[in-house]
Amino acid sequence: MTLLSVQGLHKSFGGVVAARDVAFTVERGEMLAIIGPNGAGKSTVFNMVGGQLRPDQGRVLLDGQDITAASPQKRFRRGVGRTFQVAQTFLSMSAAENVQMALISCHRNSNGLWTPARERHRDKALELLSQVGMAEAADAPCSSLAYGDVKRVELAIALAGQPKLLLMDEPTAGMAPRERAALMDLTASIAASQGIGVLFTEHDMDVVFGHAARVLVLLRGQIIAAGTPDEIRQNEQVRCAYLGDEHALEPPTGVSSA
Ligand SMILES: Nc1ncnc2c1ncn2[C@@H]1O[C@H](COP(=O)(O)OP(=O)(O)OP(=O)(O)O)[C@@H](O)[C@H]1O
Repeated sequence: MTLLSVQGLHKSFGGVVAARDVAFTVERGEMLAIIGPNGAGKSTVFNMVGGQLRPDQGRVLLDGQDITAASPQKRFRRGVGRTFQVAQTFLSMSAAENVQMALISCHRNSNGLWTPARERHRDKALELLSQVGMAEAADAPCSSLAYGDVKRVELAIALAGQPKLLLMDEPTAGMAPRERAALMDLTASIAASQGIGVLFTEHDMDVVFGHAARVLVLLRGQIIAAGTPDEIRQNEQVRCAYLGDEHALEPPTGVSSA
């Protein structure tokens, strides 16, 4: 069964139509990017999938279940995880404590309440940090970590909720180019091995074309193209949408467009 099915989403703000009849699917293990020029409607669509915005029309189905009216918290419990443009970690706490906090909040009704918070879910937190290549920095405060490493910790935090679908809002914003590729390679490999669908918005075309299996292009609230990175790069309508930024659709360094 399809993991995420978005059907006929529509959203207006006053006279501005931010999303018009938007429909797409995300499969398990798939990385789907939403791109489009500024104001195209990416955040609007993203937030309707995450539950931060209620659509005027249309439906969002996760594993065939209608979650259109569910709050972000309910969606989280059903398996919708999220990372943010600016990493959301507690800087004074260690990487492990940040992940432990996420695990504690995911297991609110489980036993172990008599275990000191510092020890609760520690093994699982270390396992998650190891998945994102951060085991050695487990006890370092997040404030001492490089930004790219903080983003890895944030990924471990998101994985603590055992998401079926991971929403990533500009995952590589603020990162150096090499760190960007590493984070997205890691995300793609975790998504593939754990069958997690990933929906992400991104301005960096190297990240999009280098890491998305499929790309959706929005323009003035409508999907004008959907396809593989190569199909999108060669699409005339998409190239026109990006006129004025003529290098935006060029292949990333080291990735062939053939
Ligand atoms: N809360 C809001 N109130 C009024 N208009 C809004 C609101 N949110 C979005 N819009 C409008 O809806 C349209 C789509 O905005 P949206 O933020 O979804 O685009 P975007 O593709 O994410 O843009 P960007 O790349 O600049 O972040 C824009 O015209 C925007 O001004």
